[in-house]
Amino acid sequence: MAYLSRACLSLSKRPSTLGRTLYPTIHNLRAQRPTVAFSRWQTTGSNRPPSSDATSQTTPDLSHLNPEPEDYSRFIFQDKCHVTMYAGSGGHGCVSYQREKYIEEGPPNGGDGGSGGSIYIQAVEGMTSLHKLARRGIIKAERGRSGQGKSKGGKRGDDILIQVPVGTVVREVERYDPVAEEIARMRRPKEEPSDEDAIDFTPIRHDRWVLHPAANPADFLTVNFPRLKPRRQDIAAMEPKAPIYLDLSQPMDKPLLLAAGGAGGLGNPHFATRTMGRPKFASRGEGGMKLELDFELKLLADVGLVGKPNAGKSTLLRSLTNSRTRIGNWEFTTLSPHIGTVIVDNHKGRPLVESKNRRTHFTIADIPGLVEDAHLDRGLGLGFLRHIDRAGILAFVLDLSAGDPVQELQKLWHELGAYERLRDSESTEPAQQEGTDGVIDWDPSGSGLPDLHRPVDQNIELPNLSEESSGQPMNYQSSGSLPFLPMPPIHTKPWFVVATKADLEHTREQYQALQTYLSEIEKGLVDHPSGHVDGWREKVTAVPVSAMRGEGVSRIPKLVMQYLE
Ligand SMILES: Nc1nc2c(ncn2[C@@H]2O[C@H](COP(=O)(O)OP(=O)(O)OP(=O)(O)O)[C@@H](O)[C@H]2O)c(=O)[nH]1
Ligand SMILES: [Mg+2]
Repeated sequence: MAYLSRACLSLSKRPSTLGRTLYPTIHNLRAQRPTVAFSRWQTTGSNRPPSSDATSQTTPDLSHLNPEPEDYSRFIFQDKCHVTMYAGSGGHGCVSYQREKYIEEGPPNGGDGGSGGSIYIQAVEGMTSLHKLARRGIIKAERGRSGQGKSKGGKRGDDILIQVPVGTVVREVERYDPVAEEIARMRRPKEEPSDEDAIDFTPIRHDRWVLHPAANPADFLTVNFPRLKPRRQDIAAMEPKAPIYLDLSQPMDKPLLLAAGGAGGLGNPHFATRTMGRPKFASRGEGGMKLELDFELKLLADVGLVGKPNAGKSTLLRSLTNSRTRIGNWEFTTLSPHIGTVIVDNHKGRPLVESKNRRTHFTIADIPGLVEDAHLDRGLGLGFLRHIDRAGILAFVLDLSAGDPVQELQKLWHELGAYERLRDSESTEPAQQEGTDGVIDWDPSGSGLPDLHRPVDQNIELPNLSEESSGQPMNYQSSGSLPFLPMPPIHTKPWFVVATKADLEHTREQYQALQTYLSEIEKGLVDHPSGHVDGWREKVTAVPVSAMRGEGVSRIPKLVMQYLE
């Protein structure tokens, strides 16, 4: 039988001296073991915490740590999606005249159209996947209703609020903005006079104007339409600068506007002049903007488990949390990331793990295993390497029974290093294209919406009508975008090693070699495994565990809490 199991079995009576010297932590932990186990039982409710009395202690049910491969809960997870969004178009203005007894030809009283619904986004806590958004595919905000007679304005279209998990990155792929198009069309220098101009042909803009329902289509030819600049809603000034690139890494207490709905058309009273008291036309509502966006979720866990396939990551997550991830003795059992929460407070005011920052829980992400050349997208590699980006602390899970753990650790660091270089080269791309202020990093501590910009290239002039009606011009020249916040380098993150499967035979030597290597890293005698000089090497340690038996795992929450402080 393996050394660890002997030590553990004999522990309740008298741990062997050899055991203490080789795996001291296991023995210490044995005494404290109920800590984590207790936290788990607290949350399940079905199991009872083991009694502290050693004699009356019943063996806890550990079947969940070595379950049948089919015993797992399916976790619907999607970390990427592409969505097309349409802001609502504005409703049309109305052509109508006052008609009352003794007033045959009253003044115009057509109401304005309602503005189209806008699209907002908000990052919220509690969501873990983008699958609901992905299922929608196309999102359309409601269009505004048209105005009516007796100066009745049309109802505005309903807005759409898209809620995404914290840690979502939003990138614009394409946009079609009818207002910008129209402005560009108006600005375009007049082409060479053609035959049409020679016969003084005025292009009829059916898409800009509506006539009285009783009017003849031929009236389009006779009516002298004024020159009308395209209009936007005032809130459009709060749209983020194009192209949109948002990094929603913190929960937002207020939604952020993505695309404002089109402005409603103007009723015929707006076009009344001294010479034309009863205009026969009103303007149509502006079209809503079309946005194609890519969403990507970067998991925000406090701890990320990094290890080869079959190393025992999922078993470790199960032993620390209530996770029901799939466990199987084959590679790539886990195909999508899972997040588990470790409760370090029993909700009775007595923390199970003392922490200065009064945290009651932290989260652990079980990320699919990394294979060699994962950074070249081998295995499930690249897709999930990016989740490691966001984890504050890295826990390298090494299988002590599978060869040299030192070499294994170096290989994992090599993959992370290669990914980091790839990531850094990619992350500079949007900055090169758009300048470093292309990214908006949400700061919930701010007073409200961040400084947002209108697209520079459009340099849109305000329509006179809108300026007159609202009385205040839109702020196009905002004071500056929020700065681009680069991700912290992976090699500077706190890290530790979980040496798992310590219950198996011939693992003691492996653990010793690993611990020696780590202490050398800590003392600066050897290079940091990432190869960086400034790699994190403050408190590098290896925790020997047998996740399958729940042995030794209680040290991990304490360690993590220290790093989190
Ligand atoms: N003896 C022993 N076996 C373990 C231990 N932890 C995990 N195993 C076994 O190792 C195998 C793989 O465990 P998983 O937890 O599925 O490994 P994984 O790292 O999540 O694997 P992937 O999902 O493929 O990346 C399973 O058969 C587990 O029962 C342990 O502490 N001791
Ligand atoms: Mg797994």
